Amino acid sequence: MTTVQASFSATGTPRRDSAVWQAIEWLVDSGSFYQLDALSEHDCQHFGTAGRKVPGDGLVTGHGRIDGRPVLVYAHDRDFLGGSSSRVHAVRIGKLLDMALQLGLPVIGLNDSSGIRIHEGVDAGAQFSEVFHKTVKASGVVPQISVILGDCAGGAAYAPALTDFIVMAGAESTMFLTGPSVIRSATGESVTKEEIGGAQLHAEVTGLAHFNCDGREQAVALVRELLGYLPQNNASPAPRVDRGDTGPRRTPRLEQLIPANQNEPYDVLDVVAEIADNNEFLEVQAEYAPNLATGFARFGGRTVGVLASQPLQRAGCLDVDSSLKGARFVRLCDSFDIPLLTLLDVPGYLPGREQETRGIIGAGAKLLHAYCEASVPKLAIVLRKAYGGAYPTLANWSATDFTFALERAEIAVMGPEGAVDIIFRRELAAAADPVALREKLLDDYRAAHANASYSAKKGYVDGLLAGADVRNAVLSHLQLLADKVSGTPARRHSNIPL
Ligand SMILES: CC(=O)SCCNC(=O)CCNC(=O)[C@H](O)C(C)(C)COP(=O)(O)OP(=O)(O)OC[C@H]1O[C@@H](n2cnc3c(N)ncnc32)[C@H](O)[C@@H]1OP(=O)(O)O
Repeated sequence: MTTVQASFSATGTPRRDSAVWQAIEWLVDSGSFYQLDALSEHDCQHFGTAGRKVPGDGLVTGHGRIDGRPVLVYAHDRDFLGGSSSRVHAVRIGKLLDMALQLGLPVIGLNDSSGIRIHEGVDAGAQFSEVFHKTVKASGVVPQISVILGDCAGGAAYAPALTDFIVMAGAESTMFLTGPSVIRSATGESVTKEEIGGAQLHAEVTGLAHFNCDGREQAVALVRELLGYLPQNNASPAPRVDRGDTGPRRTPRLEQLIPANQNEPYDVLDVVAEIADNNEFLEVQAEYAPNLATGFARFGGRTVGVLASQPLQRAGCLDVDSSLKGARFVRLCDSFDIPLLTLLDVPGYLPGREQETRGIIGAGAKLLHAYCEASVPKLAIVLRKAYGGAYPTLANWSATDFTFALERAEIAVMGPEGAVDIIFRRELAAAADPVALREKLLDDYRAAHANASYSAKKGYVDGLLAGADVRNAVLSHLQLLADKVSGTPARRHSNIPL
């Protein structure tokens, strides 16, 4: 058996300690890696490259195992021509993607590339268009995970951007389309690579990075953890993981974790941890649009995709960024047959000029469309409140298999304050004591509309739950839905409002 083999420096010297091999060793089970096409080399004659060749041309491809499960891997060697992506790299990555589709295997890219190898010009560029095409063909069939271990530029940033997950290695990694020197020659602008593509930027602002880890080793380790939540392909179930907490368990702590006062913030991640197997939750895009938490938990040993309003951020309102984040996450879970659990504590859409002019209608429609179209089992629980259009967007009642609410939750078409100010505008203006009248009207509105029992009586929610019963309700309804079959009339696909 071939174990991890030596890489070669530009002078052809074997280097077992190179960054690329170190990353592969971190990634796969010890001794499980088989290298493919180890002797491939470029055929470029331009700009002195004819004399600069190394076996493998600065790209390692092969297959290995992660927790015993086979995976396909490619990894750039940053030490040869900046890890730049040559035509033969594209041919070999294309070969891996073909294999992934034939064998139903996840593909993991350890990216550390300064982009299309400029010496080769259009030869490398044209071949990479095939990689993009094949990446899209494999999307939704096998999980594709990109780890960014250094600088990833141009074409080397596009391939990861098409995959399911991007894991960045903190200060050691960047992603941008054109590097600082190209920008300087094109526009005269002077920028640093961190300013245009640092990991923190992509984690927090662009949302491109699903995970921002503390260095290369941690980034690679995260892939092993992430893969544990994912199936090998869209026709296989995600692995069942039993770490001694897969059975029913009461969750009375929820009554303390969720304050009765509608305006008091709390961390919904504590709620997710309380109800999930072994209190574990892997948050995805934690720093981007944190007002909606997304991530993976397990219930009864099975992976579940969780979307949860986060009252600690923007009071848990839905906005443009969180709608897009949620839509993408829903479609990812639906691709890989991962059930969805939505935990709502949402005061509505974030109001204001900034959100309206940024296109909150369209962004919300994307989430609404994605959620309604998803055919996996869908559960929703209103933890404390669900107001306005954000409720049918986050967990559309009609498209959800089961909707529950905690007993003291409020469900209303808009918050009582906004509703009373509109309905009773004239009465309030004319009142001798408008403050007292408003308080009374608020109580009346809450009693009439803003409570979960109204929705339960009308059948809009399937039942009211005590906090202590939330985990058990999730477990038993996911079990009931395990063999859910849902049909859609024949069509090429829906027309998601992109
Ligand atoms: C569609 C496309 O992809 S076009 C390409 C777009 N790519 C870019 O704009 C990025 C261009 N490269 C850069 O900006 C910088 O190389 C960075 C920021 C990625 C890295 O900077 P540094 O760490 O300082 O590395 P440096 O610039 O010295 O590059 C290392 C080596 O890789 C080479 N190299 C860098 N980028 C490329 C490239 N795209 N193609 C071929 N060789 C490259 C450099 O010439 C250098 O070679 P050398 O060892 O012979 O000196």
